[in-house]
Amino acid sequence: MTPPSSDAQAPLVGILMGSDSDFDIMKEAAAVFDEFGIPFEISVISAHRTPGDLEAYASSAEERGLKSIIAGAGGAAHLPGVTAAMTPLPVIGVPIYSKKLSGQDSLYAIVQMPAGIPVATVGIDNARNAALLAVQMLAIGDAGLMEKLKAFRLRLAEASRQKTTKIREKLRANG
Ligand SMILES: Nc1c(C(=O)O)ncn1[C@@H]1O[C@H](COP(=O)(O)O)[C@@H](O)[C@H]1O
Repeated sequence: MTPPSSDAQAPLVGILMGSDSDFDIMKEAAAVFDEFGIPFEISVISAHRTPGDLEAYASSAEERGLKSIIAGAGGAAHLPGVTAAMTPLPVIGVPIYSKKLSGQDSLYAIVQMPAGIPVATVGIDNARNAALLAVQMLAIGDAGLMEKLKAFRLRLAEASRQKTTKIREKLRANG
């Protein structure tokens, strides 16, 4: 059985994905944690292909100091739900786009959890939002991180306002 793969000392968040084919999407979550200076670990573990590894990972996550887990999977996306079943930590699921059913299979598999074992579910392929939600959870108990989040929101708002300026300029340029 493969032990959990840590790439940071004392990681606070775990990023899981069902296969390396999910990496192009899930690396967006890693980018957010880098942006906010949050230590994380990232692993490929599958509820279907490596169920024993998932049990070892999820059942030890809390005592290893993780505060939440982000799990991305496509198709019969059981990874987030099974992870949530084996840890009391909050689990955020990322439905990965699948060609056959356009990611709707992934979304429905993740979002429709039975009462008692929730998985917070973001939009299809929206690993960035999953990570931002994890940052918001961490910020509840970390004043410095909360300030970073507020500054991030201010930058986001400013970028949005700039869009008004841009479309008005475009209109003027088009006569
Ligand atoms: N949904 C799951 C699980 C799981 O839920 O345990 N394990 C792998 N997968 C998904 O299978 C898709 C295709 O995987 P491959 O590219 O390896 O064939 C991926 O999107 C992965 O998340």
